[in-house]
Order: sequence, then C-alpha cells, then structure tokens
Amino acid sequence: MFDSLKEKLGSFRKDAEEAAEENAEELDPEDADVADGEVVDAADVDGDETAAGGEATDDVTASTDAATAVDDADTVDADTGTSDADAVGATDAETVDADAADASAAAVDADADDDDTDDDESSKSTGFARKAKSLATGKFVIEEEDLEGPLQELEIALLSSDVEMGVAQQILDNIREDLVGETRKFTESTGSVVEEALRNALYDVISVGQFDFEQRVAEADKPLVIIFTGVNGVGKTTSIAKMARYFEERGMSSVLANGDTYRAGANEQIREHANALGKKLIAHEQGGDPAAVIYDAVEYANANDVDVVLGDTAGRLHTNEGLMDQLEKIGRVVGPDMTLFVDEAVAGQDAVQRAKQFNDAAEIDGAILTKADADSNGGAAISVAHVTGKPILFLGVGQGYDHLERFDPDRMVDRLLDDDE
Ligand SMILES: Nc1nc2c(ncn2[C@@H]2O[C@H](COP(=O)(O)OP(=O)(O)OP(=O)(O)O)[C@@H](O)[C@H]2O)c(=O)[nH]1
Repeated sequence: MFDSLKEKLGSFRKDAEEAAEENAEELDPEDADVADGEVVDAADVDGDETAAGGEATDDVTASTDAATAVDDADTVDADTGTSDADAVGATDAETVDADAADASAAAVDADADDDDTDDDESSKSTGFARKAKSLATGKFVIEEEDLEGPLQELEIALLSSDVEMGVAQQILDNIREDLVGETRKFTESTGSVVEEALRNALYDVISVGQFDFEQRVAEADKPLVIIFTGVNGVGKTTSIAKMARYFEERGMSSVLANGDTYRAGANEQIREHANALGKKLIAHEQGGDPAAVIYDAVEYANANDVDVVLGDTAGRLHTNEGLMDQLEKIGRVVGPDMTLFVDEAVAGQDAVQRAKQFNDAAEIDGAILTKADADSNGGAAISVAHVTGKPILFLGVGQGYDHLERFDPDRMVDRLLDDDE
C-alpha cells in the first residue's frame, strides 16, 4: 500500500539529510565525526566545555589553596628561616594564578565573540557567521538553500503521486517552517530532525477534521442513520456491506436500504451482500423515491430495535441536479446522522476533486477511501481531508467484508515513513 509514495518520501528524507549534513561538514571539515556525516553528540560538546570549565574552576581552587599555602609558608618562613619549599610553593601558586587568569581571559574573549556574532547576525546575510557560531555552540542551523533541491524534488514526487497541488504546497510550507532557520543541538541527528518535520507536515494535512467516530456513534439516538454518496463503481455498495459487518462486530445490528433507485441491477447487487451477511434489505422498485426507501428503513429499524440504518444512494455527480435534490430530500425526510462520501483511493486526483464537488454540493461528514490495498500513490489518502475539511474515516483494504480499516492519521504517517510498515 502506497509503496511508490513511500519510496519517494524516503528519497526526500535521504536527500534532505545529506544536504543538512553537508552543511554540518562545512562547519568543520577536520572534525572526523562531522566530516563523516555523523552528527556530533551535544553531550560531547557540552561535556568538553564543561570539562574545560571544570579545569578552570579547579585551577582557581588550586590557586586559592596555593595562596593559602604561601601565606602559611611565609609565616613558617618568618619563624624558621627555611625558604626553599616556600619558594617552590610560591612559584606554583603564581603559575596556577596565571593559568586561571588566562582561562578567565579566554572565557571573556569567547563571550565577546559570542556577542559580536549575535550583533553581526542581522547584518551578515550569508549563513557563514551562523555556521561559525554553530561550531562554537554545538548547535546547527539548516539554511533554506540547503533544502531547496530536496524540497523541489519532494514537490515533484508529491504531485506525481496525485497529491493535490494545494496540499503538496502545504506540506512543503510545513517542512520549511519546521526545518529552516531553527537552531538545533547536535544531539538531534539530522536524520531524526528531517523525519520529524516530514512526519509533522504529513500529519498536519492528513488529520484535518478527524473526530471520534465511535463516540459519535455511541452518542447518537438509535437508529443511527448513515447515508453513502459517491459515483458508481468505486465500491460504495461493498463499503456499506463492510460497515454492516463493522457494526455487527461491535454488537450493533443494522438494516441496509437501497436508495439507488436509479440504476438497473442495483437492488440485486446490494441484496447479494445483504443475503451474504444475513441482513434485512429495504428496497423499492427501480425509479422509486430514494428518500421513501430510507424512510421505510428507519421505520423498520424503529419497529425492530435495529441500531443502524445504512443507506445507499445513486452515484451521480453534483453537476447532475438530481444528486442535490436527492440528498436534500433525504435530509428533509429522514435527517441522517452522517453522510459519508465513498471513492476509490486509486482514482487519485479524480477522487480528490469528486470529494470536493460532493462536499460543496451536499455537505459530507467524512469519507471512505476504497481500494487502498491497490493504491501505490497515496495521493487521495493524503489530500481528501485537507481539500474538503472533512476526515477520511475508513479505508477499504480488500474485497472481503473484513477488509475495512478505521483510518488513523498516525498509522497512515507510519505507513508512509516506517520501513517495517
Ligand atoms: N481491492 C479492493 N476492491 C474493492 C474494495 N472495495 C470494493 N472493491 C471492489 O470494487 C468493485 C466495485 O464495488 P461496488 O461495491 O460494486 O461498487 P459501487 O460503488 O457500489 O458500484 P455501484 O453499485 O455500481 O455504484 C467490486 O468488485 C468490489 O469487490 C477494496 O477496498 N479493495
């Protein structure tokens, strides 16, 4: 699933990491760790600094001790007149004092350099000053120019995977915002920094509009009425059957209603599923009123204590006024709890555009993307929520009734980025 996109995202990660590490290499080509492209552990950097500081402190302490010793020795000297040991002690003390003074001077210099760098930052447009400072502070900054190439590649990769243009742009903006110019410690490997930015960028667009489906179901008055819309042949009827199984597994009964009174053969098709699942089907003659079918199904559910009504509709585009009228009438007559848009992941951009059109015509509550198992691109799965503002709630992952998966944005991102998914 989504293998092609996964591969492209992997390439971006690699390119961006390499670009960032080249930057680190520029910081200190002689540093073996950095030159190798490995990231210097901040603990080492900090540790060295602390060690240096520690020595300076020791020196000062030694100096104080030595001075005390000299004082004592002077006293002794006055008393005894023996001076060799005192002279040595005094010399040591002076040396230590001098070291301490040097260390302090160096520390002051370093502070002064730091301030200079801060002052210069606004005036120096090149990243050099920051890079130099990065080395001194054990931190690094990813410059926009470091990412330019990889981001361009990523844009092409996303578009060629059927990610909608605005969504691709949003992902790039998120990554830029997350990565560029932020000062980071060397403890964060560039690999994890890039991966986290990509993860957040994807999650941000994929998770739009998510709500707790189970909670909404639990809180709704029974029967819960769900209407399914979408064009013909994308797996709408199969998804209704899968939802019947989904509710059954959660201890909830359901009745199927064929509101697709438009298409010849629609009754037979959904009846096959109803029979296979042992569910009641409410259907009228071809050409009947879809709202009347759903109404009858709700009546049946009320009379028989059925928890959920799953209503199919004819799959016509909103450009056909019939769709609007149909859904509007169902809304008026039955007042469904949810309207779910169904389309196939493999349709890519077409599915994204249809989701937008259906949502514009008659507001949907969420989407089911079918045939995700056969989709290598993942563009629709990434784009639908961001484009419509409504969440993807389920993925169809095969032809069996159990092949329905609750859509989880975290899992989706894991699928796209983790090697073992
Ligand atoms: N691989 C795969 N096939 C699916 C999935 N969902 C549905 N299908 C298949 O897609 C085909 C069309 O499914 P239907 O449920 O008949 O499509 P529909 O949208 O109801 O079509 P109409 O009834 O003509 O509107 C069938 O062969 C299904 O088995 C899925 O998640 N994965």
